[in-house]
Amino acid sequence: MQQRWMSRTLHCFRHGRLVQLNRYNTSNFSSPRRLLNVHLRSFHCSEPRWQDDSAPLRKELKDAAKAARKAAAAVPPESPDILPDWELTVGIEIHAQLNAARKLFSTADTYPASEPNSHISAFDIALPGSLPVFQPAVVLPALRAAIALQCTILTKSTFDRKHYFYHDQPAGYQITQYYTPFAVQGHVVLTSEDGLEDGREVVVNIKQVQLEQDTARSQEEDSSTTLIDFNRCGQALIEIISLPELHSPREAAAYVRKVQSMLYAVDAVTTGMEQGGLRADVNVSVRRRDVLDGGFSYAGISGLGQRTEIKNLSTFKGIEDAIKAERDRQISLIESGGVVEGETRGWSITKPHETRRLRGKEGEIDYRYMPDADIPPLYIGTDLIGYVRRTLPPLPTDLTKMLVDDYGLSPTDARTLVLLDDGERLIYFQRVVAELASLAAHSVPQAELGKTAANWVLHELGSLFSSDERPWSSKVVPFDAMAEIVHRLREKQITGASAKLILKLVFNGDRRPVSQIVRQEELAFSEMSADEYDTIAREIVEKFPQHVKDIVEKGKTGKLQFLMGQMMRHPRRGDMRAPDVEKALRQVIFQGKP
Ligand SMILES: Nc1ncnc2c1ncn2[C@@H]1O[C@H](COP(=O)(O)OP(=O)(O)OP(=O)(O)O)[C@@H](O)[C@H]1O
Ligand SMILES: [Mg+2]
Ligand SMILES: [Mg+2]
Repeated sequence: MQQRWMSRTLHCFRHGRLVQLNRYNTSNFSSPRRLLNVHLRSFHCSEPRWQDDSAPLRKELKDAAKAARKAAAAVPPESPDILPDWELTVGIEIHAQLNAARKLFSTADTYPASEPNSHISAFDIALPGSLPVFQPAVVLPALRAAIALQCTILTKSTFDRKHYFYHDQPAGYQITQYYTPFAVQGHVVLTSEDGLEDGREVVVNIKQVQLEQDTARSQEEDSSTTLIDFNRCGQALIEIISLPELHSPREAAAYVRKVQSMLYAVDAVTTGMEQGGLRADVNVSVRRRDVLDGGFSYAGISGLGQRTEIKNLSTFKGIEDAIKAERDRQISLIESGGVVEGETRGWSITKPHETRRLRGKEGEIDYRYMPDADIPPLYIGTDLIGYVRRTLPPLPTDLTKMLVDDYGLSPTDARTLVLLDDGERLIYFQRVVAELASLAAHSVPQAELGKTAANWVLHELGSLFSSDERPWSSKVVPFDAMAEIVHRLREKQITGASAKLILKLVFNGDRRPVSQIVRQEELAFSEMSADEYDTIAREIVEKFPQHVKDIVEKGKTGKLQFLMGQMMRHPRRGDMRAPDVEKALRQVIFQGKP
């Protein structure tokens, strides 16, 4: 038989040294364990190069996003969400990394490690003789997820081997639940909370939720080399399989976003799409609206068109764009007399308007599913199910309602607060409100404090983080400092402008207590008289005669903003209110005339 050599060499890191797995002959793959016969050879490499790569990679991602935005801007108008003549159908498989300290079948640590290949046990890399040891710690987050998704929990589930040969899967098979998953028949309801028009509801049924192993992380080094980090290999995932019931790209993305926020809320996961903890495969088919049967069916839903699957999407926008691109590709193919082929396709942020073929039906692998003889069934007691159900943390929908009803927030602000920063912003907000209540001399309705605090936490502080492109951290402006700023503003001890100034100082690392900042920067508010405003306004007007001329003679009223800015730099800025500054300047400039 002619020998076929894999074109790539495999490398992995050990203790800061680059270790190369020799080229191997793919004909050896008939026995998965033969993969382990490869010879390990080490190279000198003073620094783990994976770590070195992190900075350029970030830059590359930024550049890629920039290029994608540019490309997107150059394309003709967006394809609409719903098409009049064609029905789109989407079914989604979501893979989420569970919040568990150990892997699914080994005691290896799952804590994110900066050093590749530092968190692996013999079983994770399929060393001969190693056996799976089920880690019960994965059950709790998995149950919380499935119960939040309204699933029926099966008290007995089993594990199967799904065979395929790829360098991210050292055993040659993935352990997953195929024949009997631990949870079935759930659902998620999308509403206006998820961006649907008011009154519209979409129910997305979930066929099953199954436990399975994650694969290793690989990174292309060059055309012949792939780097592999096995830290992720064997970590516990759940796969959430939806029925093919979504018909809009926007709603498909909203569904994944909602599932992610639910998983976060019940502590089933620690990272979402942003950090690679959640990935989605989207299955797409189309059918002419006047054709009732597209010839395909899935889990009792018939009449569907031929599906293609786009693997590994990791942003919500990516999901929406990839579905649209694939739908439009299938439609033009059918309209030009072609036939959609069952394929696995890929999508990239750099080309958001097209999907590309990875492999066709003929290239589809026969997974040769079989029960894993080394793993006994998983039995989950009804007492445990009941306990998890009773102690489940509130879901985003419940939190939004609480923020609207108890804290006086608008539904939009409430939703934003719930979704931001894995719930950290919400906890911070609640601390600010509690501190504000304790600072108040008399009892103030929580809704009143909540509204003001939300404005400062979401908008004022939020915009400082976003203009600095810094990720959220509750430590940058300690919650008690934030509460004191808002409290002094509410008590009219400082002006809005001073409050913003203090916030900015603290945000930029000023660690003086707020009271000290107020004192030392002379920001304590003592109401200025009209005469005092007038005197300072005259000083400013005299200093900038050209600006005044432009305003009076050329009607350039924009220059008034400049003069206001100048006036508010005066040492008595802490005593000025912006509307009074404008009034005083206008009076001096126009001498009482409008
Ligand atoms: N005709 C179709 N159009 C759109 N989606 C479909 C269609 N048929 C099936 N699907 C969706 O495809 C997904 C199939 O997932 P499932 O895990 O059962 O199989 P798979 O994709 O073959 O397996 P794997 O996990 O190996 O990718 C489901 O989310 C289902 O709703
Ligand atoms: Mg699947
Ligand atoms: Mg699939």
